[in-house]
Amino acid sequence: MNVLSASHINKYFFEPEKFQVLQDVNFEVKKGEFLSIIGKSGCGKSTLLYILSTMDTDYEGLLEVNGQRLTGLPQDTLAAFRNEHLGFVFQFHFLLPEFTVLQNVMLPALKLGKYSNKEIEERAYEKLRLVNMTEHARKQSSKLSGGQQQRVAIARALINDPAIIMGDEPTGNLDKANSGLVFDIFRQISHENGQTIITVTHDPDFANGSDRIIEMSDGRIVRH
Ligand SMILES: Nc1ncnc2c1ncn2[C@@H]1O[C@H](COP(=O)(O)OP(=O)(O)OP(=O)(O)O)[C@@H](O)[C@H]1O
Repeated sequence: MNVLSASHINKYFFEPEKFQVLQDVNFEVKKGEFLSIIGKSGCGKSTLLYILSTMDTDYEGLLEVNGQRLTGLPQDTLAAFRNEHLGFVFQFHFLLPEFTVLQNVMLPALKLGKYSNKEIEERAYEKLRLVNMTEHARKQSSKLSGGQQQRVAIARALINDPAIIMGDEPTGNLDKANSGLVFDIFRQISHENGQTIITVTHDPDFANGSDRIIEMSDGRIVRH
């Protein structure tokens, strides 16, 4: 079953001059697949991920996620869709430094408004267990190491049980050992929970360990 389908995606930038950054990009991603998108700097990976994540709506083509056509939907509908169905892990964790680990992880679920506070706390602990961070739950997030903060960011991305977790260089700021931990968590999420992972990465170990690689060059897919 396809969880994401991108058809004939074209994208242009107009500054400083008109430039086609994505050229007829087509691919599908199956439920539970762990996919890495690779390619030289500037080939359009982040631009593509930004479109797949529904944050950029200024493109040609068609994007479907979870069987729903997302192209053309209004921004507030897309924002609600993202919070419920997509999880994000970036190179920099973007945790709220003054908040505790637990509060950071709970936030997207509080925003969703689907569960009671008690249920949300239980879910947050369940996700923190998955990333082996329960013992740090009551600590202020700024007091953690970079690798620990990234694991908390993954727990936060998982709190609403998203169908797809999107990563933009999730190991880009980590050493080898912490990169390995993040990779293992992603693999577990996809292989055991059936959640789909789509990551842009420059990390060869991470890409080679994933189920499938899409390679881009000059705005096109050249291998998939
Ligand atoms: N807002 C923008 N306006 C104009 N050009 C842009 C804009 N954002 C990105 N670009 C250009 O589009 C191209 C693709 O950028 P993108 O960030 O998608 O590449 P990338 O493959 O993710 O690179 P990296 O691996 O370095 O992150 C680059 O030539 C970049 O300079």
